Formats: sequence, structure tokens, C-alpha cells
Amino acid sequence: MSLRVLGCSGSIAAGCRTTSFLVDDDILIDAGTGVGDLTLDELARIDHILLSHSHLDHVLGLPLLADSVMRRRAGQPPIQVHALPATLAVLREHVFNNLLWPDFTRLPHPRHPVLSLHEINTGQHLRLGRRERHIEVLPARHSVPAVGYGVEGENGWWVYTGDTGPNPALHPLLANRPVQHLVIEIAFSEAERGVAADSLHHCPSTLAAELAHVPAGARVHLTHIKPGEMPAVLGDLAERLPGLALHPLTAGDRLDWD
Ligand SMILES: Nc1ncnc2c1ncn2[C@@H]1O[C@@H]2COP(=O)(O)O[C@H]2[C@H]1O
Repeated sequence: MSLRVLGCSGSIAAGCRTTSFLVDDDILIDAGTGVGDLTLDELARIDHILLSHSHLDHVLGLPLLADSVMRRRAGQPPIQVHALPATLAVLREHVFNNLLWPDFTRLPHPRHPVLSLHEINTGQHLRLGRRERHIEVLPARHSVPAVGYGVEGENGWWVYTGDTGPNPALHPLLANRPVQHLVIEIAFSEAERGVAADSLHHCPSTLAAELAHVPAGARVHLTHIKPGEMPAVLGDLAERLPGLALHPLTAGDRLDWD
């Protein structure tokens, strides 16, 4: 199984794309600005989009993607957008409201729209995509309702925490499965631990505590670091976790696992 990192930054700047991961070629996990680096053909192959939460840096690409692929996908089923009920409510009310953006859940035709919205809930197991990937909806603790996702390969899981602060509900779920790749968020350096606590993100001290619950053998990837904060975050982490191999993701990375 292969996964492309389209975006993994906590916000934008030149060279920084916000969160989006492409599983195989037809399942998108989050729809941040990284989506804009896909070709039109690649965009049109996406059949499912899983959103972790409603924040702009994770959904910004969705309304634009819908407009871009509408012609190419004529005659195909709608792209299924899967998210918590609260996330879908935000999309309906604040994005696809014919004010901020046209309602692509009814366009180009109400009976043949380019997008359809589907409720999911924490703990749910899905089978999605041409390869019927097994995907689990994982708990997350953020400033708005949020989830993470796990995708099962033949010999192990890719787990994405979503945006989250300390999240004890995830610990037993990590312990109970072979995790090959853990993509864990960290947004701020230790100097901004107050903002991290207020906005329910990790900073180095909370991440270090969280990593104590990661199963041995999992390769740990860092995501969602705010632009310009990489040196401070990595420096703080090296002090707290000397010798531990942590891999900051970069847009364009490819993770392969079985
Ligand atoms: N209390 C706060 N103080 C400063 N910045 C904040 C605060 N709450 C949220 N933010 C910022 O707003 C951003 C919204 O998206 P994120 O949760 O990724 O990251 C958040 C922070 O960067």
C-alpha cells in the first residue's frame, strides 16, 4: 500500500502545504492546500475524501477540488466526503452555502452532484476505495470535534492522529494493533505550550509523554508543525527524547507499507 504526503504543514508559506494524504490513488485523507499539487487527472480519480475536522487548513482544498473535477467526473458517482456529523454541518452551513462557495452537493445537477456527504463516527470501520481499504475512525481531542484515521495494510497499520492534544483514548488502540507508521501531530515549540494547550495541539513536552504509548517498531512521523517552527520543535524534542528517531514529514514524501 502506498501513501503520498501532499501537505503536512500547520499553515501556509512558500513550500508549506497544509494537511492532505493520498492513499492509493482514490482515497484522500484531509483536503488541505496540498491537494492543489495534484494534476487534474489525479484529482478526478479521487472517489473518497475523509476529513479529520472542519478547520480550514484541513478542508480548504475540498470546494476547489469539486469545481475542478466536475466536468471530468460527469457520469460518475459523486465523490463521497466522509466526516463527523458536526464537521458536515459546518461544511453545509459555512462552505457549501451558495455564499462562500456554490453548493456542490447539488451541482452540477441535484440528482447527479459532484459531492455527497456521509456521516461517520469514532470507532467506525469503513471499507473504501477500489481496493476496499479497511479504515478505522480514531478518537482525537481538538478544539472542534475531530477524529484521526487508521488504514490497515497486510502486515500493519498507518495511523494518523489528526489534530489533537493529549489523547489517552488513542493509547489502547495503538497498543492493540501492529502499527508500522504513526503520523502524529505537533504544532508548536515549547515556548508556545500555552497556545498548544488552549488550541489542543501538541508541543514537545506533551508529545514526549504521548510517545511513551507508541508501540515499539512503529516509525514515528511528525506532521502539522507551524511554518518556521521546525528548528525550535526539533531542538526541543532532541533535548527531551535524546536518541529517539523522529521523522518530520515533507510534502512529496511517499510511505509504503504492507
Ligand atoms: N488561543 C490561541 N492563541 C493563538 N493562536 C491560536 C489560538 N487558538 C488557535 N490558534 C491558532 O489558530 C489555528 C487554527 O488552526 P490550528 O488548530 O491548526 O492551529 C491554530 C493556532 O495556530
